Amino acid sequence: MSSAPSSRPTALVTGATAGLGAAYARSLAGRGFDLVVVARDVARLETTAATLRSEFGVEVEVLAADLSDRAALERVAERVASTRAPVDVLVNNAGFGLRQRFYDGVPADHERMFDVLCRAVMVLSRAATGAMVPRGRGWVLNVGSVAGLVPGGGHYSAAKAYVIVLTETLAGELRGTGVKATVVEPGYVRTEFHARSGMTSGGSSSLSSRIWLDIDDVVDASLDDLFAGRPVSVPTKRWKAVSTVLDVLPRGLVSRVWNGMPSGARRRHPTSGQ
Ligand SMILES: NC(=O)C1=CN([C@@H]2O[C@H](COP(=O)(O)OP(=O)(O)OC[C@H]3O[C@@H](n4cnc5c(N)ncnc54)[C@H](OP(=O)(O)O)[C@@H]3O)[C@@H](O)[C@H]2O)C=CC1
Ligand SMILES: N[C@@H](C=O)C(=O)O
Repeated sequence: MSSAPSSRPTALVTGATAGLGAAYARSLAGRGFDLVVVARDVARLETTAATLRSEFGVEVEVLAADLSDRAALERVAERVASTRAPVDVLVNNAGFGLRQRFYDGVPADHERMFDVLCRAVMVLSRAATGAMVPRGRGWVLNVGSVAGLVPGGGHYSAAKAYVIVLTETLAGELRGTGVKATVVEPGYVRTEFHARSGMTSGGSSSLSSRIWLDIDDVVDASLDDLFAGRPVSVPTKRWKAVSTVLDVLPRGLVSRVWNGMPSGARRRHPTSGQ
């Protein structure tokens, strides 16, 4: 005998096994969502799912996929667009950094970055909103970065700028449909991101403690902004101030200051990408 379908709404989170994605999955489970968790490492996905089921009593589906692989991405898009088991909330979170320059970096690495940070976000946002608009309800949260406001943070900054503009455009198109899209622009969060990218994530000086964000603050603020229908979310007053300054300063000036920094200083700054 098959069990009765859950009456809970469903959220799909990409990159749900570590860092921000794991925190989004936990927070959404705590808010009463069933989950679909997506990442590449199957064992880690199964552990994540088991923990969420036992701690929150929600249903968790595991969907292993490398989002840089077009066939795997298509499987995730089909799940996102399902009418049989609708996805109410999509969190496009999976991502990584590259400590390489663009012009002489490894071309395949940069193509993978484009595929995961841009193409997957575009394909899944389209699949989700195409299914949500006819239902008149749904939420898409895309994870950008303050790095997307900086002309000079390598290919990573360019990719996050794409995510920011795509989501703001989408939020405008969705006005009046009942479906909402939000881009979150976090500053620095201690996750596996910097180690995986071969970057330092800084020490624990008083400066770094002011710069680094608490992961749950980022997740809670951005989910609150998503459900309140705000198109852009910049968690914490401190980083809102940084983002406002970056928005109002002439772009050429930000670029000159950033690119004029000694390369050693830029290397210590995680967005430098080189
Ligand atoms: N940490 C920070 O300071 C900031 C991070 N961000 C953004 O937040 C998002 C999450 O990063 P963060 O939590 O820090 O990073 P983590 O490295 O901690 O987690 C990355 C997650 O993405 C998954 N992932 C990576 N590549 C792929 C892929 N090709 N296909 C499917 N899943 C993949 C990983 O799982 P697996 O390896 O199993 O696939 C993992 O679950 C990213 O988009 C990042 O750019 C934005 C601003 C600041
Ligand atoms: N802001 C972070 C990622 O987006 C970083 O650059 O470390």
